[in-house]
Amino acid sequence: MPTTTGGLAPAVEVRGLRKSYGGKAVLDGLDLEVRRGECFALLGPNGAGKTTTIEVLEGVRRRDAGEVAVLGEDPATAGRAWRARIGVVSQGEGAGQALSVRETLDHFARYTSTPRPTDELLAAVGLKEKADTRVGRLSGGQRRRLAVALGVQGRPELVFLDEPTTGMDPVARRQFWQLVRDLRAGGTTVLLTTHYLDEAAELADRVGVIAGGRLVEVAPPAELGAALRREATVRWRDDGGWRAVPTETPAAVLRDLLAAHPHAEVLGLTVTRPDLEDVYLQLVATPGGEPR
Ligand SMILES: Nc1ncnc2c1ncn2[C@@H]1O[C@H](COP(=O)(O)OP(=O)(O)OP(=O)(O)O)[C@@H](O)[C@H]1O
Repeated sequence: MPTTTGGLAPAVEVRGLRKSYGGKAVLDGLDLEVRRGECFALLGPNGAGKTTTIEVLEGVRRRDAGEVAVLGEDPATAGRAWRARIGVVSQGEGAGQALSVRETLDHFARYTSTPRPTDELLAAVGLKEKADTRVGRLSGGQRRRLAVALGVQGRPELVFLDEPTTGMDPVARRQFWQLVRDLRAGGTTVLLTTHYLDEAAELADRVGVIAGGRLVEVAPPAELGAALRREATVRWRDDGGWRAVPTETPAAVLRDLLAAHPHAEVLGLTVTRPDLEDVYLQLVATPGGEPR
């Protein structure tokens, strides 16, 4: 596949990816590019095909059609050397139940040429106090933390994080965010899926929204849905009711409004613009108003 930039090829290049289950198309010509060193967040409703996409990129799911290059190789045919360059944190639980957290990390370290030290990993994911606890006794959120530790143990160039913070408490989520920032600062490319828009806004350089089997928009979080964000709404109380005026020129609306009330306070006056969640909901909505 041709590289699009003069320097390093993108970490991930996908063109026209198709995948159906039982004759039903889940991915219907998806294009995606993840640049080296960026954190890219994939958003989309339940069943949109985020996990399917990630699994194709990891080389654990076959695609029906399309061109895919991950770190310059086709994951469907890439070998062990390629696999050692990627890190995977999937939605499943993975690790066995009988070993302790430390034993689990030490065990998997043997399969890695230059593993991050176990104590460093335990600290990074906030599991120091649980180091000697059996995996079977961990809470759901603690298991997610262990999965994250295992995913980054081999110092991958590219890490896939499929809904990494599902089930984590707010403190653990923030710890995890710091871990992702540290990975990125160290040059690791991160591709994550999430249903938390604050997480995408916090971590991602760019966000992509999957809906209807394709990527419907890609942009930095603050610019997602730029056209949708242009329209502001001016609201105020009037004769006991609420008035709401959608407008692309709120200052002009305010000037007229204040001119009409030169001496009185305008009650309940606000000017709002759609936030990331409003924009996301519009991007994934079908004409009928249901998520597609
Ligand atoms: N092995 C499979 N066999 C049949 N259908 C499948 C299989 N795996 C996934 N699907 C279907 O494909 C669609 C996309 O699933 P996928 O897990 O990729 O979505 P997702 O965007 O990750 O969803 P979520 O946000 O709920 O995790 C869903 O409708 C799912 O039921």
